[in-house]
Amino acid sequence: MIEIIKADGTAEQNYMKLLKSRSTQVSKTVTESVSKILEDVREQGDRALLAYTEKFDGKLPKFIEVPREEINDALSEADEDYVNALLNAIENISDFHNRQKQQSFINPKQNGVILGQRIRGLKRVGIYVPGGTAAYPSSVLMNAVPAKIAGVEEIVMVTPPLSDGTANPDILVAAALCGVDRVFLLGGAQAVAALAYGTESVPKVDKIVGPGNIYVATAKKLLYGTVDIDMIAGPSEILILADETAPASYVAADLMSQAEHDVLASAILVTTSEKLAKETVKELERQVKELSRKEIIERSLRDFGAVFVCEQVDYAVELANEFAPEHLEVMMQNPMEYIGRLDNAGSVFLGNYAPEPLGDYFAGPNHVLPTSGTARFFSPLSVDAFIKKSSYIYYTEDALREAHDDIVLLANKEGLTAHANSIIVRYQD
Ligand SMILES: NC(=O)c1ccc[n+]([C@@H]2O[C@H](COP(=O)([O-])OP(=O)(O)OC[C@H]3O[C@@H](n4cnc5c(N)ncnc54)[C@H](O)[C@@H]3O)[C@@H](O)[C@H]2O)c1
Ligand SMILES: N[C@H](CO)Cc1c[nH]c[nH+]1
Ligand SMILES: [Zn+2]
Repeated sequence: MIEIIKADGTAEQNYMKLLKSRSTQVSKTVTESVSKILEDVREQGDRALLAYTEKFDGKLPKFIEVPREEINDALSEADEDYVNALLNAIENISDFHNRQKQQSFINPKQNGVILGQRIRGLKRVGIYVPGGTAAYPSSVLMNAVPAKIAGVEEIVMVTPPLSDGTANPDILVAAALCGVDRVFLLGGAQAVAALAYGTESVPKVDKIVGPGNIYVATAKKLLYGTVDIDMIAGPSEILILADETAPASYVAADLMSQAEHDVLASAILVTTSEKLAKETVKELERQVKELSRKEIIERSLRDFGAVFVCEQVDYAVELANEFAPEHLEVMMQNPMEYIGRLDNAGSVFLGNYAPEPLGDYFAGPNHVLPTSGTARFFSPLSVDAFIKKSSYIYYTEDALREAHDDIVLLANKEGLTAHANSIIVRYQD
């Protein structure tokens, strides 16, 4: 089901190529079909939305936009324990994200100059909530809570309908609790296109955020520029860095927690212990039998799973940084020692009691995270994704006179005499 590979420099490079091909190979055909979907939605609006929804999601929904009464009904009929669990998660997510808030500032100088920066929430944001092979109410929370904290004026959510054309009530409950303004039963590339271009029913947004499968991630990538996006948050990934102190049953369980998301998900163990490597493989085989998404897990582990045995800890750390995984678990004897050395990961989970699903649902940090090695430069979804900044400048006549010569000189250096003139003209008699 998963191969044990001795890290020798070449094996892991080949494996990284395989992982990259996960997006590029798939992308060639996916990019073509996604491009066609985007074009059709741009040209035909709702007509294309309905046709693609029927093609990919099964039955046509009764409505594209979920009426407000249906959202309210879902909340009033919801199971109390479920609502309480969501509220507890919302509290943790809010507490974490509130700390990310940045303040506008004003900087008055002694010579009368006033400089400042104003921060405000984006006007209208589209959030994608996955719902293909599983529905993700937790992704409603992870998208909508930071958007609310940032002060976004209108949150428009898209999520695929269930196969009978109805809305998933668990998703609606999460949307109601988070104050999502509008919910559309649309999924995949067509939903992303609708948000980017706008259609008769779906309003055009300023930015699209949220995770999704390869079709969603490719659509966001292709539409960047027409609309802003947060990052590429595609099929899930986990890399576990572990030594001989890690319990194999925990390691196996955590690898499978991400493999179950998608046949394109990747799960990797990097360890200094050959014993742990062998025990983990046995545990995977034992535990998978009990799991409902066994087929997806087995395919994902077979195609994109690996166990690397490294002789040196330093090399294991280097490998983790090179992989730049979405999630990185550190199950080493002294996990805290590694924080400063792990530079490329969406989210780092430290110790034997910080399993990845703790972050998916509850702890507080965001679970919308960069994938496919993009953790080298992208960050987790945060309040920052939902704000806009403008700076402002006020100068007095005397202050500008003082700066006159420098500005004129700099403008002339660039050969931009009209720029220089705009300063000069103010001080001519
Ligand atoms: N990186 C992150 O932060 C993060 C977070 C949560 C989930 N995820 C990922 O989100 C994904 C969820 O995937 P999902 O499929 O369950 O739900 P999804 O909502 O992302 O995708 C379902 C949609 O895909 C479209 N689709 C399916 N087959 C298609 C085809 N052949 N051509 C064109 N479009 C097609 C359909 O329109 C469907 O509505 C998983 O890959 C999971 O790993 C990532
Ligand atoms: N692990 C996913 C991000 O890759 C997030 C998620 C939501 N629900 C369960 N898991
Ligand atoms: Zn998960």
